[in-house]
Amino acid sequence: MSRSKRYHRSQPFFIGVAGGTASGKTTVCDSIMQRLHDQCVVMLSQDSFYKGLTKEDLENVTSYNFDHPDAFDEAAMVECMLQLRDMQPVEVPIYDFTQHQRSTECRRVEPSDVVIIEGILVLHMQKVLDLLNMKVFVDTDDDVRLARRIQRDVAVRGRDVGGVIEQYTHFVKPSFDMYVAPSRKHADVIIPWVRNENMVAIDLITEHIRMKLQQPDLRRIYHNLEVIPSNFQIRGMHTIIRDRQTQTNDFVFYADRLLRLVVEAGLGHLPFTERSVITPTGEPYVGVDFAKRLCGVSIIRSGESMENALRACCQGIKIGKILVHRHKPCPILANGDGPEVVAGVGARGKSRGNCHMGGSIVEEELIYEKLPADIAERHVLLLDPILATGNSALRAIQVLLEKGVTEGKILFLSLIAAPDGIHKICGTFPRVKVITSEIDAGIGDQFQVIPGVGEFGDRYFCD
Ligand SMILES: O=P(O)(O)OC[C@H]1O[C@H](OP(=O)(O)OP(=O)(O)O)[C@H](O)[C@@H]1O
Ligand SMILES: O=c1cc[nH]c(=O)[nH]1
Repeated sequence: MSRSKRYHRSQPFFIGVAGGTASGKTTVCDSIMQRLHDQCVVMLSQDSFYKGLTKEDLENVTSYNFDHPDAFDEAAMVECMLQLRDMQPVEVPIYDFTQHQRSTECRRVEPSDVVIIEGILVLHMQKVLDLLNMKVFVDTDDDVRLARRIQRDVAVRGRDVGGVIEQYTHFVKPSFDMYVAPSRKHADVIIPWVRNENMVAIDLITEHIRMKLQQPDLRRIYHNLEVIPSNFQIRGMHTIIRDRQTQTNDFVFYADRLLRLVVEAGLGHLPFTERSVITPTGEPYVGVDFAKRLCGVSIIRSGESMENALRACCQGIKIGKILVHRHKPCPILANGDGPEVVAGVGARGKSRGNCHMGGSIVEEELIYEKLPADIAERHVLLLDPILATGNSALRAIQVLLEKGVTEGKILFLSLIAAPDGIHKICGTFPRVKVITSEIDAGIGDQFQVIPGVGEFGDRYFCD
């Protein structure tokens, strides 16, 4: 087996486009696709995932609610999205609107940099929503939509006007009010779609997508991830701390310099208030005031290496501590017996994952915490230089949440992060801001970051 088990791979940028019937979703998607002609873009329609009607349904087709979430095969849709997320081609069903059945043929969709998914309920279906990187709602006047719907269903889907209006009144409108309109609250962008266009909105959306596509993959996916901008100084310092020949005093010196940069970047995400001062020239300077209610929390032991950097930036800041216990890797016994779990705190080679013990999963355990009594009222800078599997950080964040700290007030600061840990923390806590200085390739068999720095705590604290 290779030394590094899991590397992060590229993933597409998923855009969901929702809105009421005949709101102009397809036109919006086509316009985005045209603008991104130099990128690899594919489109999925929620309509492809209509469930085929049963014989009984077909007998009472006028009573069938095609606008209800149950009319769609959400699981199949999510499965397609997951395959595309894994950069696998998918076979997308083809739905025949005249027969209300899935065709026996499928449409093959190749993996792509951008996947656009349109449909009335894409912002209503939670599992779909969870996979979207950008959510758009097309907002079109109800009368305009009804007029377009009549035109389309008569011309393209072989329906009569009376039937279309009947269906609209009984099903389309109530479902819009019940499911589609409320899903607007999940949108990142609401496009007022007037006279069948809003090119300013389309330009803004495509610019945003282009910007995201230029970013390294994980930042494209997680809005709550920041990697501090690199330069040759930063690369040089990383080169020194990663070199196994580097002695402790140099390791500490350059790690401290990098940690200070990460802490400064983290502080930059705190809220501020406006403050004006008069400079010695007698002229006003309109500036800002730092956030007041802060505290640091270090994850023992390595996180304590970041306390000096935080104190240097924020004089007198309160710093709490959390110690979580991880389990050693489950040894595969030579006689083939089941895994044994050995508990150890701060020991080398311990597992960063949840460990199976007697068939059940053992979570990282909280051993010790000492936190400011009023922590729930503070912004918390959670300190740990290495994010590997993310299990330690996950447990520490859970402790903070249990203490009443809200997710949006937690900033997790690390020096080096592995993709596994980023997925775990950014995915589980979308409002926790994660700041790091470099993202490494993966994690190895012993749950060490690859290429990493080895055991940070040993290199920083032990001569
Ligand atoms: O993301 P994870 O897989 O949980 O791994 C990251 C943890 O590993 C390191 O601690 P370590 O176990 O080396 O202990 P130490 O801080 O006492 O050296 C690091 O400081 C994190 O706390
Ligand atoms: O590579 C790693 C992983 C966890 N903790 C470390 O100190 N280093």
